[in-house]
Amino acid sequence: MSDDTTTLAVTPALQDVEHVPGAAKPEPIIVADGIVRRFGGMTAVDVEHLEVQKGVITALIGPNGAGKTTFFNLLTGFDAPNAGQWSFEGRSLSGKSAASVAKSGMVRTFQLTKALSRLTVLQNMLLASPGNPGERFMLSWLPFLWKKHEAEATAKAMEILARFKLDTKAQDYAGSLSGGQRKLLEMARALMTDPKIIMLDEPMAGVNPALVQSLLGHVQALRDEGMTVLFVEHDMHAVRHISDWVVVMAEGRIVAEGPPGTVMKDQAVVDAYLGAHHDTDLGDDSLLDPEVLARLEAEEEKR
Ligand SMILES: Nc1ncnc2c1ncn2[C@@H]1O[C@H](COP(=O)(O)OP(=O)(O)OP(=O)(O)O)[C@@H](O)[C@H]1O
Repeated sequence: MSDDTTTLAVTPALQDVEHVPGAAKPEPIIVADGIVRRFGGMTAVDVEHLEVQKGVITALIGPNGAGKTTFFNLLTGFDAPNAGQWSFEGRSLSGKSAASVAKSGMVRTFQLTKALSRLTVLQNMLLASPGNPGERFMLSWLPFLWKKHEAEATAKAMEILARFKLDTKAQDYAGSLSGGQRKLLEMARALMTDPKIIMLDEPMAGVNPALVQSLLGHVQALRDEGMTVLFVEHDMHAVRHISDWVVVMAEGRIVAEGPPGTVMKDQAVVDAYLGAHHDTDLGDDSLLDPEVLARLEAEEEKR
């Protein structure tokens, strides 16, 4: 992958968007206004305005404690704000439960994967399937309906698992997967609901470098199929290489927005990171150099 294409090219949909916090986008899928979340006297999130463009990969970055996960929790109904409104595809999601947010097509993964380790990989997938008997009580009383549903859901689960090269592990306990494979399973589970937007909370955290490239490829493939991706990530290599747009949070606010090549040189971003993140590498892409990756992959295979 050439550095020029990843750092300088701006995806056409975002070509004319201003590089300022709260910038208007041509086709926003999420629009958030005045979102405030306080914990006691501390304001964790204070987002004046944010638009997330449909069909692109947006990274949400910022130092530890900037409010990224809290903001994800608010947007997806896992937490409630003290103030603010937001909409998804033009429909208000304010006050909606996490389940109804997911039903509307907005699905998220978590920093710590939620895979149930004593269930098999396939069972984990089936649990994420909309309309599983846990969700639809009647199904569990009508065996023929449940059988039909199960067969369809299993076929779908196996197709998604194959995409992530996890199909051969379908009958293994999720607890036996490596950290990286669990992240893939988490993404696979999210796809069981046919989402319109997938929100990934630190998808690369704890992932072996050899699997990072594969994960990045999967995220890009989802975008290329028309899905919108919003992800929180500390791994700046990943952010630079796959994001079409980067939003920077610090102390609950959005302090910068723009394409990765521009935003990571922005003084507000550098300052935000230097405040809390002296050791953050904002630029070295050597990890994703094809030769380095090939070597890492070979080492991984030997293990
Ligand atoms: N349930 C809670 N109760 C009290 N304080 C909280 C709670 N959740 C988050 N916070 C605080 O809100 C602030 C924002 O936290 P949050 O986890 O959203 O940041 P973050 O940007 O996701 O950080 P990281 O990158 O480390 O995951 C932090 O100061 C955190 O301690």
